[in-house]
Amino acid sequence: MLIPFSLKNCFQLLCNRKVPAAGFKDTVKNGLILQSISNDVYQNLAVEDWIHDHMNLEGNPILFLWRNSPSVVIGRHQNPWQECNLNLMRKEGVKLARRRSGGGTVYHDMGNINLTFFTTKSKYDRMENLKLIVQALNTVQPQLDVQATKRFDLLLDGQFKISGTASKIGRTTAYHHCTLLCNTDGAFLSSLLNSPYQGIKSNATTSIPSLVKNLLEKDSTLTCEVLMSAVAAEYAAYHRIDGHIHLVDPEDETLFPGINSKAKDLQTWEWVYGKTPKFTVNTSFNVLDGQSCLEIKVHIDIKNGRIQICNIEVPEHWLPLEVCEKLNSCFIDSKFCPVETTMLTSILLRTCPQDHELYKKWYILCEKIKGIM
Ligand SMILES: Nc1ncnc2c1ncn2[C@@H]1O[C@H](COP(=O)(O)OC(=O)CCCC[C@@H]2CCSS2)[C@@H](O)[C@H]1O
Repeated sequence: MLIPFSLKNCFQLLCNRKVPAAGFKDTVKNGLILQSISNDVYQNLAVEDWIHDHMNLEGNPILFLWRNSPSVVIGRHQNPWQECNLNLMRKEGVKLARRRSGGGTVYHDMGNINLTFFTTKSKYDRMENLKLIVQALNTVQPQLDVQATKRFDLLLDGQFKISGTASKIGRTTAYHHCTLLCNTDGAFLSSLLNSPYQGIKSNATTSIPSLVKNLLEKDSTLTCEVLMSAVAAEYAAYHRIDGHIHLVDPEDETLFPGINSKAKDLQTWEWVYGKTPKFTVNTSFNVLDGQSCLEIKVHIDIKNGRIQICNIEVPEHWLPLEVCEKLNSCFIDSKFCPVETTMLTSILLRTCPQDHELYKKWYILCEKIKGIM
């Protein structure tokens, strides 16, 4: 259901401004600049969903500014195992989010600004939005050499990516969202976006890696706050609207009815991992057998994030065939996820006779399998 912008609309109240009569529409401009007070990636993506689903943007474009605590954000049709180092993320407490828009994987932290340009479908224009950002950057620092590319990246000095773009086009409304690297941890970004997982085959969208740079490295006055104000001022001037930045709380159900359930949906395993296009893993690893090394081959088919076929091939002299088959079949329909694997294998171990040697081998095997998840 679209909530008419002109009626009992929370944003209009926030704006503290009367809605112009229909005849004024072309001369008196509407539009809003919002900034999230939350740094939670799921809550902020839920604001995007909410505005996209509920607001009538005809004559009322919205710019939404937001920043997140450390998070990796994958595109709608991507495979997180192919795109990032999930083990490192778990260890470092970096969130993984799947957004509704397509495209590649990016890293967010408090040194990265996200900008979402909401319009009607007919007013959707990514190049116009990027030009607006470039204009804002040149206003605060005229010496900056920033250019938009054909794939809607922003490049600094012709080679360093400072912004990546993605978008979602709905039936009537659309949004273009992009990043802006101000002061992000570049070394952490590179290690997180470097997948250690081998032998994955899928049709998922793959990211296009670039050399990245922070604007703050170029000019130490270009803080996130300065950049957000500059873009907001440029946006206000361009749309001839009030340049006030309205702070919004993505948990506020009076402002965004139903938003908390949207944020919850975005956090579910079924959305984040389960929406991964089907893929296969063909890999192998070595285990020690006395003084020698044994190669263990693994073939796994995964659909909706769940294991459909699992073939762990272990030399029979190391692990009896029936034990191996038990292991293979226990994984069927389970999540391709280390937590689930730990749970399943510990249940299975309890069904085994007390055999210390077997336990040890089984444990090694399970640890190795978890390593590919
Ligand atoms: N934060 C950030 N900004 C710019 N470039 C980045 C960033 N993080 C990583 N990268 C680089 O971009 C490539 C991926 O480029 P690729 O072109 O494949 O993907 C994108 O750009 C997607 C942008 C999505 C923007 C959304 C806006 C709000 S929610 S996320 C990656 O391998 C890095 O080299």
